[in-house]
Amino acid sequence: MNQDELKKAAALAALDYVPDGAIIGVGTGSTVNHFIDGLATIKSRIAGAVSSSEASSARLRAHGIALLALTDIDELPVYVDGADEIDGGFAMIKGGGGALTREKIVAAVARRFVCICDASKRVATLGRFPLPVEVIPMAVRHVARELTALGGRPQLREGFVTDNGNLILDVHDLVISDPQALESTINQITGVVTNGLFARRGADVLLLAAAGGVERLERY
Ligand SMILES: O=C(CO)[C@H](O)[C@H](O)COP(=O)(O)O
Repeated sequence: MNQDELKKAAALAALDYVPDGAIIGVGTGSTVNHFIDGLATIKSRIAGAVSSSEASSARLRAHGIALLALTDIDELPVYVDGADEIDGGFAMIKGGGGALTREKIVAAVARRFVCICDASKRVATLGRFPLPVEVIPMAVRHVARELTALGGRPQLREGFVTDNGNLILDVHDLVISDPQALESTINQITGVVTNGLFARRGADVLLLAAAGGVERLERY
């Protein structure tokens, strides 16, 4: 199986975690696109979806899946999303697609975070994938200096604007020995909207696809 086939296998396994009649939180990315396509096959038994990006909203809409606003909802039973890296404690780096802020907001409202990945995303220590940080445009040089002081090498994602009208700094070479602490530290830099460490609210279930099948792992 190639990587895209593995992503699809993980994504379709997540359909087992969709309760009847529920509103589902939906992430962003190529793995989630397979999940949305799968969700379309069972759309008659869900109430709709809350989306984390304009791209996922467009795909949900194209399938005729009802879109609901998070402002109208107090709780979601499940949020399904991919990751760029996930460690043994189910902390993740996300935001390769630049949707990290809305992803973190929708995930915060969900009782259960189901992470769908191909096996290449599993790592012992986070940080080989550059950490995305969403930044208010006027603060970009200030935030870049602060990230450099933390030991990182920030690079502006050229030609990219987030759904919120902000910029992304991709930060290379960070040593992420304590993901929760670093998540908080970076979020405290003035001008940062949020960063792609999902450690304080990590995944609850990991569906990890490899050649031998999809492994279903639950956080202790
Ligand atoms: O965080 C994300 C988007 O902001 C994605 O979940 C992450 O980048 C993984 O993407 P893909 O499923 O395409 O490998």
